[in-house]
Amino acid sequence: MIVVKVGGSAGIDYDAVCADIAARWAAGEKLILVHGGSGETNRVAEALGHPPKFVTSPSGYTSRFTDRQTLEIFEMVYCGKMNKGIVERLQRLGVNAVGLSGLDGRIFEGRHKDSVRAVENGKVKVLRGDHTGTVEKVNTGLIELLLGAGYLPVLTPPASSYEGVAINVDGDRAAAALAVALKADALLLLSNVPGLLRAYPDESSLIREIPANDVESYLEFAQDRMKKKVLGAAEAVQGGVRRVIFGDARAGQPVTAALDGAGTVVQ
Ligand SMILES: Nc1ncnc2c1ncn2[C@@H]1O[C@H](COP(=O)(O)OP(=O)(O)OP(=O)(O)O)[C@@H](O)[C@H]1O
Repeated sequence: MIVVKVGGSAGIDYDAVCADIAARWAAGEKLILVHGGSGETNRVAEALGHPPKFVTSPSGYTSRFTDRQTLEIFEMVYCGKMNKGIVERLQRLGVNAVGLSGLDGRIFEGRHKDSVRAVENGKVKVLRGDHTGTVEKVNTGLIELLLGAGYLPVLTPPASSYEGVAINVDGDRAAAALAVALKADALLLLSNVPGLLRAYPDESSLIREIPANDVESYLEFAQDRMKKKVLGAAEAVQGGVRRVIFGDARAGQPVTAALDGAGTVVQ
């Protein structure tokens, strides 16, 4: 079993990702696709007059401040446009894909964090009304049902809180939790960069390998949102996933290339 997470940043070639997945699926490989949608969410939020707000925690992690209106825009884009766009591509390629959010069947479950500590103008502030959280539990029943019946699940945030409230969760870490829960052989985190770069944005500074017992020390090379990917990779390998690969989803055969060792391999 392979868990593929494809991001939502500008430049990702979803046709290439879906064609590669369809070919591997047809050859009998079991896989699950998780996707993001941050770039398109930012554009739609601007267009709807509710621009995105990103906050940075005192420890340096950046996240989207998700008030109720932002959550609704987030769902429109992630569960609507992005999810159905991917499912449609796969269906056209002959794959019986089913698109679901983490809320459906509580696939992704976690604690709702209503407030976030954010650094603004050098001061730490507490912002309330946030609909975010972290996936703490993956309920695999529905996924196993789908896989067993020959469907390819296409999953996306949000997750469900323990109270049944939709929460925005990081897609990379959700995919990592899923890979651990399913005892996946590999987790691919595909985005619009060749992998983890030592000197971002210099693409020639690609880090080719990260030892599984030392992932956290590579956090220093990741800026803002890339930090969550490194954290997700650490969680996956600590949870027993043998291989995590940060790969390039901009062209070619992104899944095959990553499994063949292109990108940054954590093992
Ligand atoms: N050291 C680094 N190496 C590579 N990319 C980096 C690094 N530091 C920061 N980045 C940024 O991280 C981004 C990838 O993370 P991001 O979460 O934005 O992507 P995504 O997974 O495609 O999106 P989504 O949140 O929609 O799933 C890259 O586009 C790049 O701008």
